[in-house]
Amino acid sequence: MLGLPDHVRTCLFDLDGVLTRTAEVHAAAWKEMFDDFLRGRADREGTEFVPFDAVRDYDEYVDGRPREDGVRTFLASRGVELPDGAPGDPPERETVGGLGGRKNALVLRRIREDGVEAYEGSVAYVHAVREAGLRTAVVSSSANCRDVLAAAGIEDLFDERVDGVVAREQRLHGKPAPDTYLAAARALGVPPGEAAVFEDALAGVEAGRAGNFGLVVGVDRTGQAGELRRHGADVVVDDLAELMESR
Ligand SMILES: O=P(O)(O)OC[C@H]1O[C@@H](O)[C@H](O)[C@@H](O)[C@@H]1O
Repeated sequence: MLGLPDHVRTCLFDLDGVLTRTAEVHAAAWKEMFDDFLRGRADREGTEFVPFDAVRDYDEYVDGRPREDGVRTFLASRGVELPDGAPGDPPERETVGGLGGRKNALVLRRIREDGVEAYEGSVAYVHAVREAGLRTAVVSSSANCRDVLAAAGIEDLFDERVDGVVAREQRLHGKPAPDTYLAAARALGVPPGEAAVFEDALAGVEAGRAGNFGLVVGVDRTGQAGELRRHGADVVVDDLAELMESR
């Protein structure tokens, strides 16, 4: 019924791109912020402006990682290093924290204006999982996780939440490290081998593999099934509803 091996007793879901249609909101905001930054830098230095690729750069360097790690990882791919500053740095400050703040303001504006949509297939799947007696958690790098769950009206579907805020408080390493998923499994009282991880990000399936979870399900929203497998997915589906049809 759920397309899961019998030893799986718990399901750990990523948020953006798995439960809610917000990966594209993040990708667009990252592009707007990075392009603005890169254009300014190219103008100042008289070099060529090479825009942020909202598919390739996003998937490889930003998707699934905590905000500041996303800034650092992408800039490193362009040979740029900025001082860390602090997460609350004002947006005009050219620091990792400042750039993260610029991007967050764009995300919040888009969410406020357009709202948040949950994937119907995911919501149906989470309901089915809970009806079957399995416990659930949401495991997201996003510090906006709680608000996004509430805006999508699905906050009551999860027994635990390990998000960007919790990770900072508990000093957990972000994805692709497995720590946030391991913390969720611990909070639910199951060993990793009895938990399934559901992820759309390359960094996320890597975290699932690194944590030796019972099953890593890659959710392919953008035609990157092969990459998801290569980075750690045991199975790949286009939508979670497919898992309910698979037996
Ligand atoms: O900036 P936030 O909301 O804390 O989110 C951090 C990251 O959260 C992840 O869930 C997204 O895949 C990334 O795109 C995002 O950058």
